[in-house]
Amino acid sequence: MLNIRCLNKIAEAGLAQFPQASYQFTEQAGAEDAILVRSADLKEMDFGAGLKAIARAGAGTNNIPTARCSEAGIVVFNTPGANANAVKELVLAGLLMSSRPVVPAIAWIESLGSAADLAQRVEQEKSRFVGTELKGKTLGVIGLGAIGILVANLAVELDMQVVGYDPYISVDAAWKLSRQVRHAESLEAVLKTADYVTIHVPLTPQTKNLIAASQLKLMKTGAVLLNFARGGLVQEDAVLAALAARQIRGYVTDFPSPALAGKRGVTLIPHLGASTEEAEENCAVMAAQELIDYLENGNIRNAVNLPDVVMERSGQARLCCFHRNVPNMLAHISGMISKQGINIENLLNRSQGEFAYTLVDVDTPAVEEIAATLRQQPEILRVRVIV
Ligand SMILES: NC(=O)C1=CN([C@@H]2O[C@H](COP(=O)(O)OP(=O)(O)OC[C@H]3O[C@@H](n4cnc5c(N)ncnc54)[C@H](O)[C@@H]3O)[C@@H](O)[C@H]2O)C=CC1
Ligand SMILES: O=C(O)C(=O)COP(=O)(O)O
Repeated sequence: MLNIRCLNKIAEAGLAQFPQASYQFTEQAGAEDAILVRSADLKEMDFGAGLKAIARAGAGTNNIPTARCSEAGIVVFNTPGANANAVKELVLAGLLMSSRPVVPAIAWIESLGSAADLAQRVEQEKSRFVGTELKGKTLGVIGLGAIGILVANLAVELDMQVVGYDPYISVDAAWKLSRQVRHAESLEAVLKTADYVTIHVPLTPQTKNLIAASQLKLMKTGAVLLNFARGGLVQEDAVLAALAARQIRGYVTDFPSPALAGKRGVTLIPHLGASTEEAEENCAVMAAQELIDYLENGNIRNAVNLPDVVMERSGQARLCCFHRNVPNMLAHISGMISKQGINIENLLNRSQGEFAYTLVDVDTPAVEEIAATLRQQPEILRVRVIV
């Protein structure tokens, strides 16, 4: 039996992927083979020696200590794109809420209750809630990954001018982007031209406080900043100062904090970007399938600390080695196997940065001794045998 521990509520469709004959769910810390998680913070968590993988049912992995996981030979997965449409639709709501004051207008109507002169007051006072149109305004999109692309393309459909910035855009992503999205050479260029700026980059040490006082100063007077990516990307004190000085008109964010609560111009949403039935199901199913293929076949799809390594099963046993990306590892692993007179049926090795992963299919199930010897090697972080 393999033990799966869920650290957040995971959609039923995802849990149903695990065959009951070979998997069980546990709440016991330290007993898990794999963890399924959404936004729970694992950074300070101790992991049991049996933990082989963590799957984040979602995009952002800043709640997971990925570097520490790699050192312990734990593969960290996420589910790229699986909730992107849900976030795109909430960004649209954010754009509409910041161009048309529907939220205060609804609050005003509710405050009137069922007053007899309701219809009359509506017509008398609605001019307090006049807005502007999105059509013709410029949207700046920072980060053109799964979400940024959908947002940029949608804004084109809304007849907005769209300017996008992503120095690391993938070829795949570039193909999906509407040709009407203008390409900005720098963050500064986006900030200077946009009426609305929306951020869709991961939170990393490099992107922390991406938008701080000096960036806010470049924004057009009266512009709106939308942050559906992570709170730490925007320096809150600076944004509050820019709002107070009327440099910017609004800050719409999916990441509330005590400092932002109740401040003029701030619209707080309780981290609902991925909270649709469809996105929760997509993420849960994808995360579960990634874990199952890793646990049962050693295959890796959508890990953040290793590249994709997928090989059809052959032979009688598979050795799965998570190791450092240093010279001679492949020769060491294959040498150890051939020294035992064992034939290698198939072998696949890929690396990403400091780490690498090697799958070896052999023609005998008797490989535990080899695995034990490989585990002695300090550059090898985990060896699994799958028969
Ligand atoms: N509010 C919510 O519920 C959700 C929030 N998110 C957040 O949104 C982020 C983005 O999600 P996806 O689009 O799915 O990820 P993604 O990985 O598909 O796209 C991220 C893009 O940001 C780009 N990028 C990285 N550093 C950059 C920089 N300094 N300047 C400009 N571009 C940069 C990358 O090249 C990549 O194209 C996630 O990391 C997560 O933090 C994601 C899903 C739901
Ligand atoms: O996928 C992401 O990065 C998100 O922020 C979604 O978070 P959640 O799964 O709703 O807790």
